Amino acid sequence: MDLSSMREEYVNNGLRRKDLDQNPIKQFEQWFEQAMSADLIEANAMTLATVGNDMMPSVRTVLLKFFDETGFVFFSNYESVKSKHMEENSKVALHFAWLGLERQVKIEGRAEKISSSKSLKYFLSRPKGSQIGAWVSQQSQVVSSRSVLEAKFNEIKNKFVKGEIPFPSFWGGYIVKPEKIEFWQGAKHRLHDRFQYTLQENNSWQIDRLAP
Ligand SMILES: Cc1cc2nc3c(=O)[nH]c(=O)nc-3n(C[C@H](O)[C@H](O)[C@H](O)COP(=O)(O)O)c2cc1C
Repeated sequence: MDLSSMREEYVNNGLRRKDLDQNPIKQFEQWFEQAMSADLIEANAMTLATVGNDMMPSVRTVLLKFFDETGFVFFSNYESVKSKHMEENSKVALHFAWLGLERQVKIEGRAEKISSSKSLKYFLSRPKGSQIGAWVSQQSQVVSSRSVLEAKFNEIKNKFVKGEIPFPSFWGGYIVKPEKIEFWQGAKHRLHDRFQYTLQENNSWQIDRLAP
């Protein structure tokens, strides 16, 4: 299939240095709120890139559940491929493609597990079906059929028909502590605007405009 004629002209007004917040988390918050107001589908969906000892990059979508000055939090199975990678190499990248707004945000940093008490708090806030789902799925392992998963789901559901689903020790959150955050805004003639925030040793952020 030849896709060479597929192209979008970016029509938004671009991004100027004077409009940026000095704090990238505040800048992210502004853009995140705009992504939600624009009704983008799953604005909190982000691509997580990891590289394990085999040096082969791997990407997948995860959902951002919290963010603040300390970092960006998502939840997963601690025995999955991504988790193995992050144990071997804590350096990761996150990527948001908010294409309806002609924007992307790229974050590089280090991932670490959050405390089990914080993970538990979030686990308890999830619908029961999702709590059971965490138990059922040995994420990233080969499974012989869907019916195996469904049988296990029903087994756990029946076991805990009364009372709470226990918190699985192999499930929880990661926080990505950012070291670089780039905001990309599409502009005319492919002269897009890119601003990269880089964390300095004194914890301030240096802001550089990058060529598109
Ligand atoms: C929209 C969307 C949201 C997802 N959210 C999560 C998530 O928050 N946590 C998670 O572990 N997997 C999530 N997944 C599944 C992952 O993309 C991936 O398939 C799974 O985590 C296994 O990845 P791994 O084998 O690289 O560890 C999501 C997938 C999609 C498409």
